[in-house]
Amino acid sequence: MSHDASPRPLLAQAPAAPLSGTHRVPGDKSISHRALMFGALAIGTTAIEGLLEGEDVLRTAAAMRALGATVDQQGPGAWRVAGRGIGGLTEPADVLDMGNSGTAARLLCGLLAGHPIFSVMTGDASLRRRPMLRVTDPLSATGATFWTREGGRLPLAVRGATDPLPLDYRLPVASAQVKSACLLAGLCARGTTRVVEPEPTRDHTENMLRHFGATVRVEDTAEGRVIELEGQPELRAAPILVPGDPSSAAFLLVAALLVPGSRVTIANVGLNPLRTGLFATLREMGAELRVENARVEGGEPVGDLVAAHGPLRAVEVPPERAPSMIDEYPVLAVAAASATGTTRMRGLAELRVKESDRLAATAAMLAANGIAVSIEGDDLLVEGTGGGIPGGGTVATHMDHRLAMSTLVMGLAARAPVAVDDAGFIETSFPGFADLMNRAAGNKAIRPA
Ligand SMILES: O=C(O)C1=C[C@@H](OP(=O)(O)O)[C@@H](O)[C@H](O)C1
Ligand SMILES: C=C(OP(=O)(O)O)C(=O)O
Repeated sequence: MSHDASPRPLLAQAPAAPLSGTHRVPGDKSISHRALMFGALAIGTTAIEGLLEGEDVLRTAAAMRALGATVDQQGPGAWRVAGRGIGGLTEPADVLDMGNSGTAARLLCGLLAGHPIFSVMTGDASLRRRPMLRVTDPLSATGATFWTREGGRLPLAVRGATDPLPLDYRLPVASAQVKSACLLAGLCARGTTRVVEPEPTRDHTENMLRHFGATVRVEDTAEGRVIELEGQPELRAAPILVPGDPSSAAFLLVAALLVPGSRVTIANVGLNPLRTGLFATLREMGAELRVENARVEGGEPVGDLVAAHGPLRAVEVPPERAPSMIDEYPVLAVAAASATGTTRMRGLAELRVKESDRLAATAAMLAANGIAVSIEGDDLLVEGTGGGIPGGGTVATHMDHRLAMSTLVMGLAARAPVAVDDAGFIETSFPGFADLMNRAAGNKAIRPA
């Protein structure tokens, strides 16, 4: 849904039958954005299979077109990008609207910093609230000039550097978006770009850079993970196979764990170890969850997830695990609500700057449905019932797709139906979410409110 569409309330209730069957979730959002961007920078035509056709990724496709790349859909999930080469993007004739997508906006800042062109970028009301100084500050050291609205918010304007300098930057927060923005700018700079991250974050950018022929070195040191990129490589078009998004699989997975009698298989899920913190946490909670057919496809580990209903117990989730499950806390909180004992999720400051303040919104989602919850500093504490979730609440989703989907998963496991005020933003990352859940449940457990 774009930000001016009317709200779409939905309601979820306990399904008449357990969840079952084998299902596939849409392509990985992080990899899809990057595939389009790298395709646009490469020489030749990049063929992408399994691209996520969610609104966030379609914003990136539109931006790459506006910057001069040729981007075509050949069939469902099958896309072709004819690139312009490093430094070859051309000035866009109009404002670049990145919709609801932080990843699209921040990675694009990196690309634009490295090209001597003028651009203006905006987004929807959610994205216009999110902090951009975390990318514009370090990227300014390339020689690019950024102008932002008060507080470093969108809309922003940027004049990219004519002869960009390589960055040497230590990330103040663990953020794959900031890391990737620096590396994308570094592609256009002469010399070595160096980024140090305090905790390792998803490494799809590094993997894809190598896949397209760039030289990237990664080393774990006492100061953190050091990533070095040799600037101005010739990126050569390379085929991309996008795996199913583990962050989307999380919703069906948690629903299967919570709805009695359920057993589902989610085929072809990306299992990059920097994305699988939720799966490790659920196993610690006692979940029956295993991987079948583990394999490597398109340079990323992939497998089929098999999950079955069973009792869960509370755990403490350490802060250093946050980067590997940063988008999964709302749905983990739903699992924690039905576990035995109090789950403490530590170090969640970054959740405050997502599509919504996800820390506050997750607490409100649970509280509206009869679960005792509290926030202590940057920690979220959820008092599990050890049995069912009362439900019966209506949850404000604040333009946040993950809040909407987590709420609907809770409704499937609750005693009374649970509603969301607006499910439209689910289209940003998981088109067909309600249909897929209803197929797994064999009935209309999720329907318009
Ligand atoms: O690089 C990426 O593709 C992403 C990085 C994460 O954001 P941060 O870099 O802000 O942690 C994550 O929340 C987002 O959904 C996707
Ligand atoms: C935080 C998310 O995405 P983005 O930052 O790209 O808006 C998300 O998908 O949960």
